Amino acid sequence: METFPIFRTLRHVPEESKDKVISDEDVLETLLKVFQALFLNEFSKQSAILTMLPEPVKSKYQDLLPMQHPRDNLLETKHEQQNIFKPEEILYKTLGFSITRATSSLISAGRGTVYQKYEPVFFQSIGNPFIFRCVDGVLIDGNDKGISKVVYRSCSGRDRLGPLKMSDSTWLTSELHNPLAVGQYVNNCSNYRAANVCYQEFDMPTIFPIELKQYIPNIAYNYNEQRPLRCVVLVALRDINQGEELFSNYYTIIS
Ligand SMILES: C[S@@+](CC[C@H](N)C(=O)[O-])C[C@H]1O[C@@H](n2cnc3c(N)ncnc32)[C@H](O)[C@@H]1O
Repeated sequence: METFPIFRTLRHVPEESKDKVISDEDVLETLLKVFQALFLNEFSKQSAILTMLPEPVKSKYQDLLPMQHPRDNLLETKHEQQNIFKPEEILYKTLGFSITRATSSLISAGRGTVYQKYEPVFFQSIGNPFIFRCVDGVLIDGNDKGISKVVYRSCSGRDRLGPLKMSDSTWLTSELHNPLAVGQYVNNCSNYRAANVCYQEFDMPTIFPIELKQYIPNIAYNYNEQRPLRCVVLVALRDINQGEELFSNYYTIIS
């Protein structure tokens, strides 16, 4: 078993504005592609919810899937007979890669409860190595256990719009609906295992499609939070081969 190196490896970024490997537009486009594919994959489950949404949202999917009009029972049955893929298969079909949490060769897109820097996080933070500190002081608690899990579940239940979820809480279980929600399990690089991914902060735009919010694995701690929801994605720094373990750099200095 390897241990943390004596000297911490540091990632140095010259300026905050340059701390992005890919553009926010590319992050958004990628997330939309995956979330939409996940949504369509379970469309028969989603259609009941869709009927309650405003007409522009409904018509978007009637155009895409004319065979699956919610009022057409026969065709709905036909859809149910179609193969439904596993979320990780959808990821592979959409982006050409898949990712799984597995036992590390050492041991273990950012997800969790988002705290603004003035919000109380003391008890949740005790002995919690999953807290990610953003450049502006916003904290993201990606711990799937204990008080962190209770807080996330509670905020997630609070923000539902009737049957429509505004966030994904399946990352707290073994049945992930969003296969990208594994970022917090990535281990720190060392002098022997270089980082192959890096963290990139991303603010979810408020105009994000309402029916796809159910795949966002983050939630604001404060119900009245007006700011866009902060997320963190991991971006590959080079081509990553099949079976390779991911390593990020926990310590980034921006000056
Ligand atoms: C954010 S968690 C990472 C996820 C963790 N591996 C897991 O699956 O629970 C951070 C913890 O992972 C472990 N860790 C991360 N990088 C490590 C490394 N290079 N060597 C040993 N342990 C590491 C440490 O216990 C650290 O407190």
